[in-house]
This record gives sequence, C-alpha cells and structure tokens, in this order.
Amino acid sequence: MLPRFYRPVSFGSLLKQKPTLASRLASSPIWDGPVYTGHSFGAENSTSGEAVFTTSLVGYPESMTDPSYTGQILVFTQPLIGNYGVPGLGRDEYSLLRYFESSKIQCSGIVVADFAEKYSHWTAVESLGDWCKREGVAAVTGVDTRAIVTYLREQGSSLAQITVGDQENISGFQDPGAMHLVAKVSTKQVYEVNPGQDIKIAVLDCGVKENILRCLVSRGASVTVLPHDFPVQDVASQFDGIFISNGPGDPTHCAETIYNLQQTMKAHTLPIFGICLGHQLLALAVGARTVKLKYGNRAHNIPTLDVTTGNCHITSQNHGYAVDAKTLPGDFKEYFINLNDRSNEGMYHASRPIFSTQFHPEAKGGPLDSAFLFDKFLENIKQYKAEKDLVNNKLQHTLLFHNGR
Ligand SMILES: NC(=O)CC[C@H](N)C(=O)O
Repeated sequence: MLPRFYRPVSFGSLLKQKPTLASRLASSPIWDGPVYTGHSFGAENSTSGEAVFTTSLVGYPESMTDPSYTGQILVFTQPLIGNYGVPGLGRDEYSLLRYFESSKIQCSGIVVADFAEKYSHWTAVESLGDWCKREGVAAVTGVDTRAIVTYLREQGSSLAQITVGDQENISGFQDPGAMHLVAKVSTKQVYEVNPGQDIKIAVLDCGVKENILRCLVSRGASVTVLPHDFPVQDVASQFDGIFISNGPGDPTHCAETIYNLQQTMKAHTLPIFGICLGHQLLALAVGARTVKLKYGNRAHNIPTLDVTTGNCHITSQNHGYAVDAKTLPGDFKEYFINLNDRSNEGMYHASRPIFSTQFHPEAKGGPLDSAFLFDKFLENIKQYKAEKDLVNNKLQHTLLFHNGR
C-alpha cells in the first residue's frame, strides 16, 4: 500500500519543435511528448520548466539550491535520492550558508526513481520530501528515470510540466530560456563578505553560489557582491580583481553585464575570473558566441583537458549553453576542453590576467581537482597589486624628486 501522503502525479514533457506558423498562431503548445505517472512526495503544486538531468550521485541539497537551476525540473539519474536527508541553514565563520548554495530551493521541481523516506546523517534536520513540501516545490518519485533520461538525451532538454492529481497546470509550459532569470536571482543590494582585508574582489552576482564566495574569502580576500547589472567599470579602480558568477538561463539575456564587462576591460587591466555563466558572459563581451547544447552537461565527474598542461581534471558541471571556441577572438585561447563532447570549458587571455571556466572549480559536492584555479586568480591579483604598488612608488619618488629641485 502506498503511504497516505502519496498522490498520483504526472511528469510530462513537450516534444521540442521548430515553431511552425500553425503552432505559433495556436498559442498553446503542442503536447506530444511522453507522460510518466508516479507519486508526489513534495508540495502538491503543479509546475513547469525545462526538464534536465544530472548524473551526480550526491549533493542534491547543493544542486537544488544552486540558483543556476532556476526554471528547471531536475531529473536525477542516481536511482535512490534522499537517504542522507537535508541539512539545516547553519552558517560558517563568514556567515555563509554551510550546506546550501543559496537559502531556498531554486529548481522548479525534482524527479527521482526512488525517494528514501528514511534518512540518516549527522547534519540532517528533515527529509527531502518535507523540505520540498515546506518550500512549495513539486517532487515526483516512482517513475522510470532511465526512460525519461533516454528521452531527454534523444530529444534534447525539453519543456515539461509536473501536474499533481487532477490539477490543471494553468501556467502552461514556461520556457526558462526565454526569460531573463539572472535579474530574478541576483542580489538587489550590494553586500560585503569578510570585510577589511587587503585584497578586495568585486563579485558580479548573476546567481552566485555560496561556495564560490567561500572559495574567495577563505583565501584571504574581502568580497563585495554587486547586482548583475552594476556598472562595475565605474568602481573597478577600488578593487584588485573582478569575479563573474554562475547563473541561470541563456547568457545572451544579460546585455547590461556584457556591456559593463566590455567597458571594464577597455578601461582597466585588473585580473578577471568567470565561472560557468560568468565564462559565457566574458566570452560574449569579447565578441565570441554561445550555443545551446542538446542536453547540457550536469554531473560531478566530467573529464576536462587543460590544454596548457595536458592534464585531465575531473570536474563538476551544470550548464545547458556553451561557448563556441571557434568564435574566440585571437587574443583569447581555449583553456580547457570537455573530453566527453569536446565542448569548450574555458579561455584565457594571451597576455592579460583574464581567464574563465565553464565547469565549477568550487564544486560543492566535489571533486576538488580544479580548486587550484582560485589560487591562480589570487596569485594574479597579488602580482597585479605588487605591480600597481611599484608604479605608485615610482610615481611618488618622481614627484618627490621634482619637488626637491
Ligand atoms: N551553472 C551555470 O552558471 C549555468 C550557466 C548557464 N545558465 C547555462 O545553463 O549554460
């Protein structure tokens, strides 16, 4: 017998079609994808979004609170999800969330083969189902996720709905790719983490993960978090480095950030580092193009080649778009390549301290192979500061000399 709280739930997906005149005129989408019926173990709300799959084995609290998943229904290929429960909102010595990437569930819904009602972990305060219910997020279990993932791999990431019981999904099929989601998840106010340090980094928050901030402040930096569209070019001289964060949706919606980065790179020579959406925005700012991948890369174990060393790193990834490496301008070189699908995984400037990665070196949920890239950014900053100090000292000596005569 099914536990009482289970209600029938359907997970259906929309076959992606090239818009024909007929389908555009008929404003409702054509429902021609498969329907999978399982049980609800989260909030009994209907929802819609882009269905994507992750092959990560652990880290569901981190993935579900990652703002990059906004507007997406996350299908886990790992068949048993929820067995270590969900941790609480504890904070670390920097007041950053210890166990989550943001303070709420960001994805629109989740789909798992088998939900573990019984959980056990020393950090757990509730079950995955209770967390989803409390946060109003739909969750489906008891469906064949192998069939769903086969569909998504063949068809590509697709618009989908979760409907609970007999509910109608009045919102239809929401396409996160058509929305400027970064504006929704970015901070509205400027705030500081670990203030008062010698090294000062400006973070453009397009949906920044807590562990990215932790990776910067734990290396001794003060971080000032700015809204995604903040004119960073106007304040860049107050900082020693600029970081551009991860975030949801299609990077081409972020016209303000792209423009501000162009102006910053024109007027300033300080070190810049971007991760995931940050990489895509930096690439767009220097004139490269981004493309939508068929079903994206979402996993914690993707082999990635460092073109500069020949080393392979196992990386954590979560993206549906990629930079087309063929469109990088001459002074930017390809830094990393995905060894599964050969897509671009990063770039660096030939002579300036600017680089970015498509994968996530902060990887909460692991692996930590590429965490050295934060050290590299901090090294770039120290070198930049040392050169700046040298120039300032020389300038002062020159002025003193002239004054003395
Ligand atoms: N994790 C991210 O920053 C994702 C970037 C972008 N939204 C993509 O899907 O490609």
